[in-house]
Amino acid sequence: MVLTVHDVTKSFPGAEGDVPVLRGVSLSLERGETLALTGESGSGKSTLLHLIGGLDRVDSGSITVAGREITTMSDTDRAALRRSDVGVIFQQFNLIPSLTVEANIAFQARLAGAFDADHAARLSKALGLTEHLAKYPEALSGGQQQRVAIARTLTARPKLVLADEPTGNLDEATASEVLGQMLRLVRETGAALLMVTHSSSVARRMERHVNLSQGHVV
Ligand SMILES: Nc1ncnc2c1ncn2[C@@H]1O[C@H](COP(=O)(O)OP(=O)(O)OP(=O)(O)O)[C@@H](O)[C@H]1O
Repeated sequence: MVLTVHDVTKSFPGAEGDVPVLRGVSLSLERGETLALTGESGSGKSTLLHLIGGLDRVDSGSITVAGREITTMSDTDRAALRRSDVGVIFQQFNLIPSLTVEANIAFQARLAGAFDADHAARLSKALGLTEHLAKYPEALSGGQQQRVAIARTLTARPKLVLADEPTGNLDEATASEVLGQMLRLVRETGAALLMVTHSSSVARRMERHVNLSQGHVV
């Protein structure tokens, strides 16, 4: 299993005491699997993604990423695991404006000490970015920038990809094309993908689908 979430709870402080957001969430993902996570606004999707990404801590329960329990790890160890095994793709592309497309694509893999120029070139080609490598992000369209973000994440060969509405900023046709490329490449690289989405048409293109409701996965 690439990801195991077991009985995770998380509350946030509110005006009248703690407000439970996750009340015992469990799910798991195998290598190469794609899972859509849906749920109403405020149901806790981003909270769950942050916990899995090690950006916040659970109140109780356990989360194992690539065979390692992250809930009891030190911040330094979690940061190292995040660099080496976890990739994130958000609605905002978060590219570095002062770096070329090529340097943006290499960035994460270099941080993880796992840069492979051939792999980066293959992914750039598959995403139609070869002719844009020397440009800066501002010269690219939204769809092209999101392809750069996808290439940057996958170049680092993550075992687990966490995505939060990655095509939410794109028009429908571009979103559909970028999603198709992303799903194909995720499968090819053998990564597992957990994607938060509000769109049922996006969710249908993933192998599995879970819904977060009242703090539980259904
Ligand atoms: N750091 C925080 N402090 C206090 N409350 C928080 C914090 N983060 C999230 N919450 C609360 O937890 C609940 C779940 O938020 P979360 O962002 O996970 O929902 P979501 O399902 O991702 O929503 P959306 O689809 O609108 O992005 C909300 O009620 C939110 O106000």
